[in-house]
Amino acid sequence: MEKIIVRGGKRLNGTVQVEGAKNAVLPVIAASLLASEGKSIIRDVPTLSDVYTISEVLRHLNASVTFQDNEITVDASRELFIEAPFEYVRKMRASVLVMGPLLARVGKARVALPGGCAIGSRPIDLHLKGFEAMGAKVKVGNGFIEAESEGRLKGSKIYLDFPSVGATQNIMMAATLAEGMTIIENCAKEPEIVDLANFLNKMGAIVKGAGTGTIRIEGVESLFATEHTIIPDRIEAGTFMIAAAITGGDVLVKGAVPEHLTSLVAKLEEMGVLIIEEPQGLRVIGPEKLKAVDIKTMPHPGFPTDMQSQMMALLLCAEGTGVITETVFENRFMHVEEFRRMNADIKIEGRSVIINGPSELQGAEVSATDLRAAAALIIAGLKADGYTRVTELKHLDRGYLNFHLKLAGLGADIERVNDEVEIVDNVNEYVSDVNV
Ligand SMILES: CC(=O)N[C@H]1[C@@H](OP(=O)(O)OP(=O)(O)OC[C@H]2O[C@@H](n3ccc(=O)[nH]c3=O)[C@H](O)[C@@H]2O)O[C@H](CO)[C@@H](O)[C@@H]1O
Ligand SMILES: C=C(OP(=O)(O)O)C(=O)O
Repeated sequence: MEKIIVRGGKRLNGTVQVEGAKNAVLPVIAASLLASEGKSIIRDVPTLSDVYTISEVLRHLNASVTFQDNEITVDASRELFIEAPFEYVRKMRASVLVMGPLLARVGKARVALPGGCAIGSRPIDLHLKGFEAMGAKVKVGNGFIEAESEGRLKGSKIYLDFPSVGATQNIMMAATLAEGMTIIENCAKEPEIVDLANFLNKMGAIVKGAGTGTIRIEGVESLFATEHTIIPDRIEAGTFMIAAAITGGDVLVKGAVPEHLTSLVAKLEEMGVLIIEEPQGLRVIGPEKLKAVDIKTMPHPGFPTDMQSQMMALLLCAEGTGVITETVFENRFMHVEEFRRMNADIKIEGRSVIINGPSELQGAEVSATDLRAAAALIIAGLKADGYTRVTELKHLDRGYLNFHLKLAGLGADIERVNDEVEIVDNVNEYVSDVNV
């Protein structure tokens, strides 16, 4: 079994470069299906397992996809197939993002129902309501969602009950080729929405208002391939900022965009972390003592749910009581039990977690319950006494490229091994550690 082993106690120091954003590149790759001519070239693509999965989905839909040196080329000019099977959707929920482009271009899409996951039930009713408002007939049965439109979709006014990122993206993509104007109200405002809108506009779409609560899309007859560079990953940047802070380190996070990180920067500053804007990114200097704060996750520009578990790791090491309230996903606290294994003083009360810090964190065997929990456990391990072993790295690999190598580059005592290698290579260390 693969695991990351980290020994706590090292201060991080140096420079780390963030990759292109996973949550921006997935919808952009899906959107490249909308181009009926040419080859789209997408740059700064992180080589993550999710990117391979979405590329496989596109190939399955008859697009040709090549991936080399952080650059993806998509040729979707052939006739497209319409089905995204369960094997892909199961691996990665963002596979449902091909639905909007398929419906717009082919008038039909068949996508396996995603089902629940470790962070919540995650329905896609808002995506489907949007498609229906544009005239599509939607049927759910036998584990699939089928959507079909007679002729072109019709522009419509759509109000989202919640500013869902995925629903905003899917509806936005569907609307680019619809007849007339679509207005999405109470839409998501995340930077990844703006990146997708920029890509669509370069393809010949007319999308206005991305980044605000109302997006207007004027449908056009067809779209063409284009070139695009993905925005830096604000969640990866934020993760390294917290890693620097927890160790009392001094790290320049290259590629961190301050405007994408305002809520995190505000909370870190409240905790006593020094953050300096530099031309290349954000420099983060951790204090001797961190102060506890309260956090409530919210849609952008609120505090991102994707930073919640990493922030929890930091609060474990802060003085005082901090409360984290999760309002975006109903079940994103699976990592709490794992933190307890590391001696955290932490309890769940409804949708909140109460953290009495600072905990004397101890190294332990822990299991990553989702992508961000994986990073959070490793971050806690940077501060814990002794060795922390984190398993279920498939979650980490969905969203972080070379995470342990980047941390090692900053001075962390960390390695990635599989069981056999660990026993053969580190037999003395391993045995002595087990006996502690
Ligand atoms: C690939 C990607 O970009 N993933 C991000 C995206 O996920 P994703 O797009 O799935 O997240 P959403 O914004 O859609 O979901 C937010 C909330 O809305 C609910 N909901 C959503 C759609 C719907 O039709 N009905 C409904 O009830 C969800 O169950 C959840 O409770 O935004 C989330 C919220 O910032 C992030 O945590 C994910 O990292
Ligand atoms: C929850 C996340 O991703 P996804 O929506 O792909 O599961 C995430 O990036 O933290």
